[in-house]
Amino acid sequence: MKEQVLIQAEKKKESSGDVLVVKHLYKSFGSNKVLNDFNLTLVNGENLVVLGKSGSGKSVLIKCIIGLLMPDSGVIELFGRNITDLDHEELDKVRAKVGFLFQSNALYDSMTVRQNLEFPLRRHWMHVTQQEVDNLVQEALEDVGLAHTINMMPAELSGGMRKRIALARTLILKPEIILYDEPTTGLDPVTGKEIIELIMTIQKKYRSSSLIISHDMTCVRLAADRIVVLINGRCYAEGAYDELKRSVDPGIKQFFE
Ligand SMILES: Nc1ncnc2c1ncn2[C@@H]1O[C@H](COP(=O)(O)OP(=O)(O)OP(=O)(O)O)[C@@H](O)[C@H]1O
Repeated sequence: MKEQVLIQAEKKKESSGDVLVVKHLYKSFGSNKVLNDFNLTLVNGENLVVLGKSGSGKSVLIKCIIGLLMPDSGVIELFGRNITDLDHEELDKVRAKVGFLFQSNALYDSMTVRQNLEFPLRRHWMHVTQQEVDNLVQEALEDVGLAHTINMMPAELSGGMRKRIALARTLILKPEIILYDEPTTGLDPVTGKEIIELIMTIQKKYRSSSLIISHDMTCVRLAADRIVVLINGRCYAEGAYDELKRSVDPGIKQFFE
């Protein structure tokens, strides 16, 4: 009974509260203090952008969240659970609810689009049938408007198409949080805008939460419900696009000029 109440409380937390909380995060490389008491909260259903100049530590932050880098200290809570307290199995379960879109897309060049999309399904959902795999691949490709590319190789696709396929591969596991590493980098402005619009459409369909790291101000303006400005390893300021745009603080103004 007590367990059931706890499970219900956990579910309520997941559906209404903070899905990701980063507290007092520190990460240095030698004398280079990249994250220096960084804090952030991602609320369920929101699109949060971390805005920072090149080299400010945005990728380091995202790598700490997905476990590719170990922070020196601090807390990272996903769905109310401190990830450093979890054993392997529990961590895998929590991580399965978090999707990551790599800046480089990280598609397998020797695999077709279908095989690229099947890969995470086979790895994480071992009991899924071939029919279910086919349906999920089809749905994910339709979500990104590229169902006709199913048998193509990544090299046959444009940069924007590869980004869409990478997004489809992220979506296929129905993540509750999606982390985007510079989703418009390397794309022309029109294609970049299309990718942002697609991200917004998908977020509405799946009611997921997004953490987007970027320094592309068009991306920030279109995507952000809220912005966290990362300067000197800390959350220097936070607010909506229009609020921050009005700021007279030189540290913030530099992004909007
Ligand atoms: N594995 C590493 N070893 C040593 N230093 C690192 C490592 N990863 C990142 N850094 C350093 O951390 C700092 C922040 O790098 P990071 O890649 O997070 O910047 P960024 O804000 O994502 O930049 P960009 O927008 O150019 O991608 C840089 O000074 C970088 O040299």
